[in-house]
Amino acid sequence: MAERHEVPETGAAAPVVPSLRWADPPEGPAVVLLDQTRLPAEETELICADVPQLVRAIRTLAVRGAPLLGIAGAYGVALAAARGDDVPAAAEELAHARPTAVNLGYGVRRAAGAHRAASGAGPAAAAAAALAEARAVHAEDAEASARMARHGLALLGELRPGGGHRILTHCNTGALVSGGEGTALAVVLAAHRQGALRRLWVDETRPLLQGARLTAYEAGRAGMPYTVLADGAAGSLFAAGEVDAVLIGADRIAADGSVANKVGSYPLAVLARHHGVPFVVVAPLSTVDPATERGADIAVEQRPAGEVTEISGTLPVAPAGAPAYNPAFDVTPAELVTAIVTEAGVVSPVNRDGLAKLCSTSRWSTSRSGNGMMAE
Ligand SMILES: CSC[C@@H](O)[C@@H](O)C(=O)COP(=O)(O)O
Repeated sequence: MAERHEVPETGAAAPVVPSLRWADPPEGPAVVLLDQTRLPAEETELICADVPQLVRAIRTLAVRGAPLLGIAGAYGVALAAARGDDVPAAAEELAHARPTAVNLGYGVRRAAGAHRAASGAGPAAAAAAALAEARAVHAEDAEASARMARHGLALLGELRPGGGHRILTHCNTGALVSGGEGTALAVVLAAHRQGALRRLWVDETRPLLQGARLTAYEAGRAGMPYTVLADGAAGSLFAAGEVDAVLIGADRIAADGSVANKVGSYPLAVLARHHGVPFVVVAPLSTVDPATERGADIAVEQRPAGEVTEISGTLPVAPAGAPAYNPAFDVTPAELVTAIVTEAGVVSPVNRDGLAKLCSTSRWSTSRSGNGMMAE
């Protein structure tokens, strides 16, 4: 079941259809997603009425991006509870739908924990508790997003006091992946609103084109001056002195400050270091995973070859049957990251204590555990 909306030209940053919403009966219970595989051509709602449908949506990237995966995971648990399904089994299935973004397990664990804690009061009360927790995860992400935008804007001001920022970004980190305005793109949007953004360089982000399809869509709707480039063109852009800062999001930040993000982020960090350009990661504390000690320990999702050998699953760009290497993410070592912007402040990733301290002082720190998957 899907409802289709033409994409209007409104100049607003966020899509008309929210990236995710909860539907009560009679429409639901359901988790209703903006199907990101159909953007930018159309805003289509994808109605997930059970957990297997939601897991499929997560695996096919109809819903994607670390913070939104956490929110989706939490509502998925609420959905299982509202349907009277086996909640621990559903939670396991959701938490393992994709391996790299730690937020997914974080959101699942929060809602499952609330459900478990209220189970003595009966199934209806436990289901209500899971839904309330999912709503809290959603609202906290919106708040974190606003805080990251403020901290990130202040950092940009320090890096280049006169404004006029030319920022390169990779993948998609805006309202499409968040309860609020996103992570890195929320900072860019704040700079744009202040008149301080000279240009947003948008890496197309092969193979699934989250930059060209989604970031360009959000940037255009917000009226930002933006330009899409092929990922391989970034080097000549740095060489021409056209980049003042790189801003990206993250899927998991290990205790040693290494950052897993969309494949292609690490080469940008190397380029940025070579050209003396700040490389800044913007991510909520729910993306920091103190239980993963080193970057090398981060599980990097490997995706089907067809995503590389075909465009949009239809247009072949390699000989039939060509083998392909298709990791969804890469890991940037801490020493290449200038700063990590979180909702609690800005920290240098090589400062392990600083990162750990930010996590422990977070109001979320007590509900964190393990590698973000099911804990208890
Ligand atoms: C705020 S989103 C940060 C990351 O989740 C984002 O950059 C990214 O890599 C998303 O990957 P995706 O495979 O599209 O889910």
